[in-house]
Amino acid sequence: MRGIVSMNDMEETQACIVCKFGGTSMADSESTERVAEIVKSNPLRRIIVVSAPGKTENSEKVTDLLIECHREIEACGKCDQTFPLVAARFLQIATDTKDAERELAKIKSQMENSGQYDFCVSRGEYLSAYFFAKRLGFAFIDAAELIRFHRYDGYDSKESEKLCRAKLKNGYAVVPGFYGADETGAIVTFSRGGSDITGSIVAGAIKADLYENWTDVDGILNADPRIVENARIIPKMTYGELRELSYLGASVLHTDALVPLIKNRTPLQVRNTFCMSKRGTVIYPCLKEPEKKPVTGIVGKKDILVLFIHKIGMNQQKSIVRKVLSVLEYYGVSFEHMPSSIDAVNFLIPKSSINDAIRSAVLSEIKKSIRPDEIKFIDRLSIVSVVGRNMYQCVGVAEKMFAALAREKINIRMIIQGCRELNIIAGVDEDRYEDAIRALHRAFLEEETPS
Ligand SMILES: Nc1ncnc2c1ncn2[C@@H]1O[C@H](COP(=O)(O)OP(=O)(O)O)[C@@H](O)[C@H]1O
Ligand SMILES: N[C@@H](CC(=O)OP(=O)(O)O)C(=O)O
Repeated sequence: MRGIVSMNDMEETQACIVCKFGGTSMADSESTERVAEIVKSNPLRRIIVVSAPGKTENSEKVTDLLIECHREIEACGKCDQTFPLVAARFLQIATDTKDAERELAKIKSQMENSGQYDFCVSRGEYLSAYFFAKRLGFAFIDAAELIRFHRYDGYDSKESEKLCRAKLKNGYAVVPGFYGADETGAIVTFSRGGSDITGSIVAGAIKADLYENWTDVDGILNADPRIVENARIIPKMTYGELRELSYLGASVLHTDALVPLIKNRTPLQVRNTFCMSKRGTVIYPCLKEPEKKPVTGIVGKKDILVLFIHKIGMNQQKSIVRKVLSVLEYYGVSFEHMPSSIDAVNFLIPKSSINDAIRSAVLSEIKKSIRPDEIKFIDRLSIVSVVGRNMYQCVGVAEKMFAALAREKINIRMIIQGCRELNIIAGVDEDRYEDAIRALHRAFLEEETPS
């Protein structure tokens, strides 16, 4: 029986749980021991995906150290300065020092011989899984044998799922997150935070009954705790909601990790490695419930750049938007939202994805291409959003949102409603961003009873 979340039910049905433990959980020998206890406390936890050790008080994330190693190798062919810092992290974690020294020396020389960026930065996950498999007495299965990329086409879901099913159907295994290999055997990594993606690919492929994503917070909070003091854990939500929340800043889980889970209808539970008694947040493909709260969480993003284009009669000239999009595509600029009116269109672009040179190239190419009446970049905008699966059937959400912002004298510079009616987004001045998040949290979520 699939799709159940009660632990007791799952034990009776002999279901399989795929667990992913992030860098915060794998950071040192003490937390790794805690992770081992979690795994062993439930025999259904069969497939364990791990990240490289994360940041500690005295050290950077191992992945960042490995990036530095690669820089050193490029400069002088060796990584004698930085690799000892990596080795020290793993020597503290590994249970068999002699074996660890051998393995670390081997990896260092492979890194120096290969010099390939993805190979070097992925070795944190490789070593983390290798040592953790030994600690648990589970098999170590290299992600290069499971996750397939194509040199030019990127990730290959069909082939990866086939490999995962063939190699992980039975037994107990630890798998490194974050990377796979292409058809030539060369290592390819996902983007940063990508171990979440490995975990969800594996869970989806083997039709796991549950994907547990273990981290250092009690679950997904209904607002950023750095802005809202009394942000609370959301006990359950749908994938649609999580996608909106994580895309706009609740960055507990990599956004790309959701696709394989949605496709395979695998439930996900976000839990705290350091507080096992908490049930965290459970995310379901869909939820049927009597209670219809319109808003689940408040999120937002700073540093949004708006490309504003105005041209009288734009709505009647069919090729205008296509021409603008081809300029953006040519310069590799991706946008997140595109609100439009009869004579104007805005493209909301994350500031980090565009530099000054590209900004001016984009402006001059669009001017040449469509001869707008006005075109400019607007800086210092941020977006805030209310997200909720039930808002499409509740009256008054927009009114409450705008009233809450008006009460704080926050000027709304733009309004966007997502097509699936899962969210309403308002553009506000960057210096009012935190005030806006707090105002919306107060209006929609503060009367909630604690979970
Ligand atoms: N809405 C939110 N709810 C919970 N955590 C959040 C939220 N937004 C951001 N975070 C941050 O996400 C972090 C967990 O993700 P990450 O650092 O990738 O962990 P890991 O190393 O376990 O993969 C938390 O420590 C927390 O600071
Ligand atoms: N270690 C990689 C991949 C990863 O997923 O890490 P974490 O689970 O600690 O976010 C990174 O730092 O990006």
